[in-house]
Amino acid sequence: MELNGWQHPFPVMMNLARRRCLIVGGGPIAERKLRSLLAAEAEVTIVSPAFTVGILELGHQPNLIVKRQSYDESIWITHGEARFALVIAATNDAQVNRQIAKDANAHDVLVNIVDKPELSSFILPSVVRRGKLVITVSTGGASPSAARKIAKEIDKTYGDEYEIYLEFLSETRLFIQERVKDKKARQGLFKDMLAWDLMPLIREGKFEEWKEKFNLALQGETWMQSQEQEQVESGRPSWSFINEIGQHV
Ligand SMILES: C[C@@]1(CC(=O)O)C2=NC(=C\c3[nH]c(c(CCC(=O)O)c3CC(=O)O)Cc3[nH]c(c(CC(=O)O)c3CCC(=O)O)/C=C3\N/C(=C\2)[C@@H](CCC(=O)O)[C@]3(C)CC(=O)O)/[C@H]1CCC(=O)O
Ligand SMILES: NC(=O)c1ccc[n+]([C@@H]2O[C@H](COP(=O)([O-])OP(=O)(O)OC[C@H]3O[C@@H](n4cnc5c(N)ncnc54)[C@H](O)[C@@H]3O)[C@@H](O)[C@H]2O)c1
Repeated sequence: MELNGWQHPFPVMMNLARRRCLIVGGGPIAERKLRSLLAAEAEVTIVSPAFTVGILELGHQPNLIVKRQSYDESIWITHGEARFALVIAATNDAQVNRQIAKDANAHDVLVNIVDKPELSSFILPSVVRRGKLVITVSTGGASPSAARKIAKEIDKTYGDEYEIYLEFLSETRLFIQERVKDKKARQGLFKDMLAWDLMPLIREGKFEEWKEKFNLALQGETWMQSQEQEQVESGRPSWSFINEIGQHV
């Protein structure tokens, strides 16, 4: 049996910084969703007659509004000016959750109903983070615990070195984007970079030393001059030497 509307979900990464989001419910599930929204720097309003200790402890955060009340439609009016970017219904009352789904649809706002994926416009995946690297696993609601189990397997495979690696790739990519004007040459370099065998260096603690040398070579004046020379002579830029530096790890 297929879950209604979840045959082909659209995967997306969202920037929710400073976006107003609503969570209804104050139990452990609401707390889990609240923590991930706060980590994403969202502005959160949470509404419930009762809260976990964890939620109350987060209450002092400037980007969190805690409202001790049962859900009612007035919440949409209070925040009528600043529209909710998204809503999460995490109460233990299926009827209330269903009503929230209805109201969110009426206000044209994306909604996650924690006990009814078929009424949800989005669901949350299991997540493995290594700095800029974010790996998400979803089963489209078929088996949340399988999503979690698979994410745990990935968690074991991708160690902390990926955070350092991604940081390096990101910095070097920006450097190349600024200096290498030729699009094809740039794209070739981005591909070449992935073949550099950097992971053992990171694991063995030798990466910082190598990176220093790499950056010096990359920024060196002689290097820039020789490039200009090469460009003048061949009529088109050749940047293969960056790859050579990278390969000689
Ligand atoms: C991934 C994760 C993210 C997160 O919540 O942030 C997440 N559930 C997690 C764990 C988990 N959830 C449940 C168990 C108990 C075992 C079990 O029942 O299997 C465990 C396992 C555990 O806790 O170990 C019970 C459960 N979950 C849902 C229902 C209702 C239903 O299916 O009808 C019920 C039955 C409730 C009941 O009967 O009482 C529904 C949803 N749960 C989803 C996400 C969405 C689909 C994700 C997908 O499949 O892609 C969806 C549709 C909506 C949503 O919540 O967005 C998070 C792992 C976090 C992590 O990685 O640490
Ligand atoms: N999506 C998931 O990952 C997942 C996992 C486990 C359970 N669930 C489902 O999520 C629901 C919530 O789980 P929980 O463990 O946090 O439940 P819980 O019973 O601990 O908490 C429910 C919360 O909802 C609040 N609430 C009840 N009626 C309300 C109303 N009218 N307005 C506002 N708040 C109201 C309660 O005060 C309480 O804080 C459960 O029904 C369960 O079926 C979902």
